[in-house]
Amino acid sequence: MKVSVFAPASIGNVSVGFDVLGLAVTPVDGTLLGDVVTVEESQIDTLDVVGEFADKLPKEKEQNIVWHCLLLFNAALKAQAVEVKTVALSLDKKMPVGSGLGSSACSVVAALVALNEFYQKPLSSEHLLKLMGEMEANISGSLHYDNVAPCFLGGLQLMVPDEQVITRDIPLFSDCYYVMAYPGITVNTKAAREILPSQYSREQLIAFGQNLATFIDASYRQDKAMAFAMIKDVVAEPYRKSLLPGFEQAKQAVSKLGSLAAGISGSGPTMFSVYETLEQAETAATWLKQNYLQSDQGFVHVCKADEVGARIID
Ligand SMILES: Nc1ncnc2c1ncn2[C@@H]1O[C@H](COP(=O)(O)OP(=O)(O)OP(=O)(O)O)[C@@H](O)[C@H]1O
Ligand SMILES: N[C@@H](CCO)C(=O)O
Repeated sequence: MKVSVFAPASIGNVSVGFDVLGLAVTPVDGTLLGDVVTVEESQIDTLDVVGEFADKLPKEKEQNIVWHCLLLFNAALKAQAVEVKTVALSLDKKMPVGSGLGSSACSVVAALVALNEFYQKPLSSEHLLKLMGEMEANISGSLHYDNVAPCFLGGLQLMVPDEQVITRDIPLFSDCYYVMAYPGITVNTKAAREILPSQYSREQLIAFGQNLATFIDASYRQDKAMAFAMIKDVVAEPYRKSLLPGFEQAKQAVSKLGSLAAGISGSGPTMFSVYETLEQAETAATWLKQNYLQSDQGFVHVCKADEVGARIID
């Protein structure tokens, strides 16, 4: 038995829902923007890391979060009295680390889903999602599901404060194009959280609640203009944009090129922007390639919402 699982990139926060909203995305040209984990039976437990961004990860397998996923998954199997096998794991690291694209979430989700498939699904989806949250909390220092939930389940996910539910699928705008521009520099999620204020004013609190509630209402009514007018980040962007060279200029430029909204994807440095037509998205992508990239590791992808989430691939 050999199983390979792909887990897609995601936009954490979607600007309007800090830590509580996330959207999975997939390039329109068929590029696999995400990580792939393969599991097969073996004499001993091993982890092989390949792919474009493999050299950006710690060399020792014990430092790799896919290895931590194996240990966590095995403990969950033992708790259910399921016999644990030894496995060869392979991670195809296609996602840049510290990119704001949910790179660690991609590895966590691909690993846990692949292991669960390998064992023919001993753990429920709810149990898997909790393990994914636990992994993300260890990595970033606080429990937030806004990357792992959309990466696992696909679509636009709203985290709810109920441990039995965790996340709700929100209607998305499936005809929109999302341009993801990764400038090729790294922003560590933990560090990007530490620069945020520990307290916000009443004015900021009201703006946050009103924007998010209006966005969710407009999403249910499929009112695109109202929904994207609410993509305003009062929690993180004002403080994090100083970490992102050229972000403000790029936001203004894509607005002139017809973007419905733009913001920081997750904790950055990737910028996302939203368009009604493919032509507008491609024009903005060209501008961003020429002006927003900071190194030759950077890239720009025109995407749509990924409505599937983690999936088995050949
Ligand atoms: N398979 C892995 N994928 C990603 N990061 C890993 C992996 N294994 C170990 N790490 C380490 O975990 C940390 C992840 O850091 P960070 O949370 O900033 O990245 P990220 O989740 O990729 O960010 P983002 O969500 O913004 O894309 C890094 O120190 C990285 O070296
Ligand atoms: N909600 C998290 C996402 C990290 O990708 C943050 O913005 O810190």
